[in-house]
Formats: sequence, structure tokens, C-alpha cells
Amino acid sequence: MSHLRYDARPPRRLPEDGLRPEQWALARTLARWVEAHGGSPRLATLAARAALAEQDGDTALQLDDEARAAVAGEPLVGDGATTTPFVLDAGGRFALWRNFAHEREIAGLVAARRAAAAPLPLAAEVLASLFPGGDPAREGAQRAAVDAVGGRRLFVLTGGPGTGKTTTVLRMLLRLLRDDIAAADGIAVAAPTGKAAQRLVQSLRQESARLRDQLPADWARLLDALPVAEASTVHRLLGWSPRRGLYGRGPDSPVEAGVVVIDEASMLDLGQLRALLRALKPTATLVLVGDADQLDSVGAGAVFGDLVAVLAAAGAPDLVRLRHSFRADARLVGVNEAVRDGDPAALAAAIAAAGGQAQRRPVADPPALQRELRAWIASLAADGPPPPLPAGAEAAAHAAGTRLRALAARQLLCALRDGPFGTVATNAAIEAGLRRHWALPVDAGWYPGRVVMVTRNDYGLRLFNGDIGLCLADADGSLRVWFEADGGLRALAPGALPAHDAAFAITIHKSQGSEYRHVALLLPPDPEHRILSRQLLYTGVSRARESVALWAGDAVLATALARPVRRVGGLVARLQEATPMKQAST
Ligand SMILES: Nc1ncnc2c1ncn2[C@@H]1O[C@H](COP(=O)(O)OP(=O)(O)OP(=O)(O)O)[C@@H](O)[C@H]1O
Repeated sequence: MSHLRYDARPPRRLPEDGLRPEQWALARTLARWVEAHGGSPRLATLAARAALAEQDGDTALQLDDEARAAVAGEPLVGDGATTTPFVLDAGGRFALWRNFAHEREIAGLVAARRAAAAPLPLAAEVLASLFPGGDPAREGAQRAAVDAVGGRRLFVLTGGPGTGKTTTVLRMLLRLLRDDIAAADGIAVAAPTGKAAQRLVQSLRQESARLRDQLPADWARLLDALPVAEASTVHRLLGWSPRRGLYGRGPDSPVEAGVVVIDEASMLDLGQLRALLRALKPTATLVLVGDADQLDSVGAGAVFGDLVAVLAAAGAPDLVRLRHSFRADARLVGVNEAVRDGDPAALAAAIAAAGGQAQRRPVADPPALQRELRAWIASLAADGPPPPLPAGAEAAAHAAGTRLRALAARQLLCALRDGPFGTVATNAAIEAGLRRHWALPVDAGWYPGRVVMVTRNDYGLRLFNGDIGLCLADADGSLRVWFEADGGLRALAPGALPAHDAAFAITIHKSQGSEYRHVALLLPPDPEHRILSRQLLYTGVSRARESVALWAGDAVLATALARPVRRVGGLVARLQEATPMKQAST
């Protein structure tokens, strides 16, 4: 979705969610480099546009016939057979060499893993015993996934919220342990962000406790071997060194695991998937789990969506899509599905059928936003500021953990960061409102109940972009900010925190991998805003477990529903070239 046009100068006013000056500088530098190396002005413009489009997530530009013909013969442009600064592929996609090479390498590694599959079906009675007392009609796809993962080197599981992805992963791991494939070399589970990794391990832990009571006794030993104790980020799994800007794990020192599960795989970008595939032992089983309908990664590429699309189109047996939602409260299922399908009539019907658990608020201007915010602030403030923690380290940590987890009760999500409808302004309004309700000094920077989100990784403190902290008073009244991150509870003095923002409102992008009981979703008032997309709306709506309020005008909602965004890139084509898609069938 590249809307950006290269210009010799930056625009006078930058789009509020858009480019930073250095991004224009990069595009300009590339254009100058092209002209200095004998490229035509047309090629220089395309190169700059490709660099800008990458900031939008596209790994290539789709050229029309005229543009293709204009640059095809230039020496700086090749077809991928030899290394050239730019590649124009047979489909008319124009890419920087790095993106083309990464896509081709990923496609080759995916093809190799798929070709090495030696499918190992599971005896029907063993499969049935893993789903005690269940409804075979509703869980057919889950069973199919547990059956199909045996003997694979790559397996992809996709499904919407509550379709049982984690439940299925747990059973997959049990069967792989039983096959003895995983047991030999260990299991690693990870997710792109710390928060998502933590949620994955929590779900695995809960589900394995539940299964322990249900499964025949001979599974107990295998349940003990499940990796339910530790969550890792993909960065940590791959030995990312921030100092060197490199991954420590690679073909020469692979990840020591026989099975690697990556949850929230839609958040992986091109570079991360490449690093992951390069870092696994050829014999390891990689299971990618996610929701292909969500927003693509922050970085360039749409690798999970592309992989799912290619495997689905080929009817490949190493992809399973879960469709049935098992959530106890099913009233939001229709809302999620209508948004996913971009169907306005179905959305209106689903909202009406949700009986107050889904609401529309026509927030189209700042006064309307202020009205909604007043009610939201009143509900946040209703219980008063949190009281001081009990004395004693253990009791304090226990109470702090409970309060941190209670933050998942409600969350305001915004499409934008900047402007009156963005997180910065709404956080300021919420904080001012809380100070009023709680009779705090107007200049109280820190106060019990303040919620913040870390915005930059701090490897020394082991706090990462996206980690949520809650300020609480100790028994003696001193303030500390509590985090449940990187495997445990920790508290820091407010002054010791890395870069952070208030987090009473966070962007939809930052909410990926989290869930809340009640969600309010604020979209920008301008129906033409380029950030609006179906995936953005779906990602926001699907964060809610119990209720969702859409703060958006009619036209804005209509635009978002009608705009499925497909990133431009060559990965689908490379995957199709590299893999005769049916070869890995049983
Ligand atoms: N086959 C099943 N039979 C009964 N309940 C199920 C089944 N599969 C999943 N569930 C229940 O549905 C709920 C959601 O399951 P799970 O957490 O595995 O889904 P998920 O797709 O990982 O969800 P999320 O979107 O929260 O990541 C859980 O309460 C789980 O116990």
C-alpha cells in the first residue's frame, strides 16, 4: 500500500502517523546514489519510492508495463540471477536487492523444510485420548492439526481469537513428545514480544493443569516435560545482540531445540523470519501459530499472511485453519467475523445481536470524544487510587501481581498516536481526569495507579518495548513501578525507567498479542485517513473478550471495513516458485 511519492524535498507538513525526516533523507540519498552510478532519473525515483514504501511495510513496488519497460534494461537492475542493486521480477515487482534476496532465501528454506517432511499419522485412539470428552464435530480441525504435525519440519496453524490455538499447540507438543521427536532435543516456545510470550506460557500452564486432570495417567510424564515455565522472545531465542546488531544463532550455532513454537507469528517481519529459519536445525520442527487476518508486522513484509495464503491456495496438509470459537462468551464472535470479512450489514446485525456487549459510539469530533472519555475516566477512577501495598516483599509482590493482571480488565485502543484522536492526547486527558477524580496535585507526575508502557528496549534492565508497568505505593508510601516481564515480577523507582509513555490508551499496533475484557476502540475522525484498514479494525476488535465499544463515525467504519490492505512484496511469488506446493502431502 504505497501511497508515498518521492519528492526531492520533504513535504512541509509531515503526515501525523507518517515519515520522519531521516526517512526522506534515506530515500533522497538512495536516489542520488543511483544517479551517481549511471542510473536514469526514472530509476532514481523508483529506488527512492521503494525505500519509502519499505517504511510502509512493502518489500517491493508493483510497476505498470510502461515503468517496467523504462527501467528493465538498466545495468543497476537485474532479474535476480546475478546480484544487482535492484531486481525487477517477472511479475513486475521492483525491489531493493536485500528484500528480494531475503524473500528468495526464506522461500528456499521453507521449501527445504517442507520437502523433508515424513508425515507420521497418529493412531486414532491416541488422538481421541488427547481430546477427552470433547465434541469431535467442533474440534475436527484441532484434531487434524495434532495429527498432521507429526514428522513435519514446518507446520502452520492459524485461527481467530478463542479458536483453541494454544490448546491445540499443547496437544501437538504432547504428541511430539510421545513420538519422542521433541524429547530428544527439547522444546522452545517464543513470541515476537515479551508480552505475547508471557501470555503464551500462562495459557500453556493453565491448559496443561486442566489436561492433567482429564488425560489418562500415562500422559503425566509427558505433561511434566512441557515447557510451561519460561517465555522467550524471538529475539532472545535467536541470541540477538543489540550491541553488534546481529543474531548469535545461525547455521553454525543453531537453536538447541527439536521443536520450536512461535506464537503471534503475524508479528514476524521479513528479517525475523529469515533469521529464524536460518537458526533452526534442519531436523527441528518449526510450528508457526497466529491469526493471519490481523495486522501485519511493524517491520516490512507480511510473511505469516503470505505463507498462509500460499499454503491455503495449494490445499497443503501442513497448514490448518481453526474456525470454531470456543470462548465461553461467544457474543463477540459474530462481530469479529463480520469485521474480518469486511461486511457492514453483518457487522450491524452482529452488534445488534450482541446485546450491549458490542456498541457503536459515533465519535466524529473532539467534543464527542470528550464526552466518551468522561464516562471512560469515571469508570477507571471509580474504585479510587490503589491503596499502598502490604508490608513485606512477598506480600507486596503478590498484591502487585494481582493488580497488574487486573489491568487487563479494560483498555482504550487508538488507531493513531498523534493528534487529538491519538494516544498522546487521550492519555493526557485521562491522566488529567484521574488527578481530578482522585484529588491529586495537578503536577503529580507519578501517582499510585499510573500505567505506563516501555517504548524502547533496555537490555540492561530487561525491559522491552511494549512492557506494561503499574505505579504503586509501598507500605511506607514510596512509589515504585511494577512490571511482570521476562519471567517475573519486578519493581523499579520511577526515575530508573527506560523511555516510556502513559498507557491508559495504547495504539492498536501495540495491543497485538494482548487481550482485555472490555475494549474501547477509537478511530480517527477523517474517513480518508490512510491508517484505516480492515486488518486494523479486526486487530482492535479481536482484543476484546467480553465487550467492545467502537468509537467511530459511520463513514470511518465503512472505509475501514472496505479497505483490506495487502502489502506489496515478492514472497508469495518466491514461495510458489520454490515449492511445488503439494509435494509434502501425505
Ligand atoms: N476443543 C475444545 N473443547 C473445549 N474447549 C476448548 C477447546 N479448544 C479450546 N477450548 C477453550 O477455548 C478457550 C480458548 O482457547 P485457546 O486459549 O487455546 O485459544 P486461542 O486461539 O489460543 O485463543 P487466543 O485468541 O486467546 O490466543 C479456552 O478457554 C479453551 O479452554
